[in-house]
Amino acid sequence: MFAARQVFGAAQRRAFSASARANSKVTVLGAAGGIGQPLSLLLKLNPRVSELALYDIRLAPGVAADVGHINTKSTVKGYDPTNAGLRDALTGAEIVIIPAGVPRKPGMTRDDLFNTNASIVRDLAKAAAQYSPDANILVISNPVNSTVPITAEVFKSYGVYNPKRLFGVTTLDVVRASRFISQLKETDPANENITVVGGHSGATIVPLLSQSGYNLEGEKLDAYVHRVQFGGDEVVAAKDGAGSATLSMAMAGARFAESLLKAAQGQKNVIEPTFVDSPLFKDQGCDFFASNVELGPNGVEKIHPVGKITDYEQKLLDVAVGDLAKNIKKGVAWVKENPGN
Ligand SMILES: NC(=O)C1=CN([C@@H]2O[C@H](COP(=O)(O)OP(=O)(O)OC[C@H]3O[C@@H](n4cnc5c(N)ncnc54)[C@H](O)[C@@H]3O)[C@@H](O)[C@H]2O)C=CC1
Ligand SMILES: O=C([O-])CC(=O)C(=O)O
Repeated sequence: MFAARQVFGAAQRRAFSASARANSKVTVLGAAGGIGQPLSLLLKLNPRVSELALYDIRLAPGVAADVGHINTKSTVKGYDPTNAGLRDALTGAEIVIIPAGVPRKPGMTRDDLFNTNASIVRDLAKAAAQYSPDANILVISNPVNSTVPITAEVFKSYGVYNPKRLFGVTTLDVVRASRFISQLKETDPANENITVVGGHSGATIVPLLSQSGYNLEGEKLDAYVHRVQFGGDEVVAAKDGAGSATLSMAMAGARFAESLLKAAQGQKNVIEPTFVDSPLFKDQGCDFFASNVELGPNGVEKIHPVGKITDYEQKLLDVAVGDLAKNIKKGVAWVKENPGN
């Protein structure tokens, strides 16, 4: 369990002995991809997971055979589209994580992925609405600002939409915000917890540094905010055409899944930032918004407000809300015009 010790803290490991009894099937759709593989690995190391269902249009049985040799208790099975594989992968899932879709290349925005990924997410959401309507659905596929509303519309069309169980995974923004401030302040990033609100692309990502008591100013503050907003671009540029963040995203996805499982298994005060159906900016056209959310056995327990912010942060937020409203509207309009078969 060396690796599990690296990934999970002592308190979490103690909780595992009690939680390992729980039956938690986690399904990954897109499990053979750059995110899917390390995410599946991390989920295999998590004793809260009792069953891991790995689905992809290619290579998932191979990934499952490989991950399945790791000596933790959970069972692992790979599924492909033959023989109702998607149905079987989803049936009985408590958590469905969706990293299926294409990643960016240099010069692209996340919105440039819309044309390809919207239909992939729509079709997987249709399957989830039919075979795992009560599961927590975690959308990683970009553009998250639009793929989450698409998923919501699909669930509504099947009459099974539960706003408390649909999550856009924005954890990576908070992971980056913590890491980047720790590099500036020479602190331990594990102790940093920077609130990030809004959405998951460029100017819709709004770090609220002031809430952590930090007081960067001028160019330093601008540079920090820009790095958090465009951290994904750093990785896209460095990978030089071979994709976007996969390993840090796998860590962030595994952290979010772990938080949901902890909350489902009775732990209190589990708070994660996530992009959910939210009342906070509905009056400005944002039916979805990322802020800190308390998780519980029913998914979303309590959506935290944005809280006290500086004038500088308010300006960032105003821009974010405007962009986000457009991204959300685009997803909803597209899926209404393209309901699929
Ligand atoms: N929310 C976030 O913070 C982040 C989101 N992403 C997004 O995650 C997505 C995946 O990225 P990578 O893993 O790097 O891409 P990848 O191309 O390495 O993997 C994607 C996987 O999805 C599979 N796939 C495609 N269509 C499918 C379908 N209909 N059903 C099941 N599987 C299908 C592919 O076969 C492939 O294995 C991208 O859209 C990327 O932009 C990436 C990083 C962070
Ligand atoms: O930048 C991308 O395209 C992938 C992503 O969402 C991120 O790394 O935050």
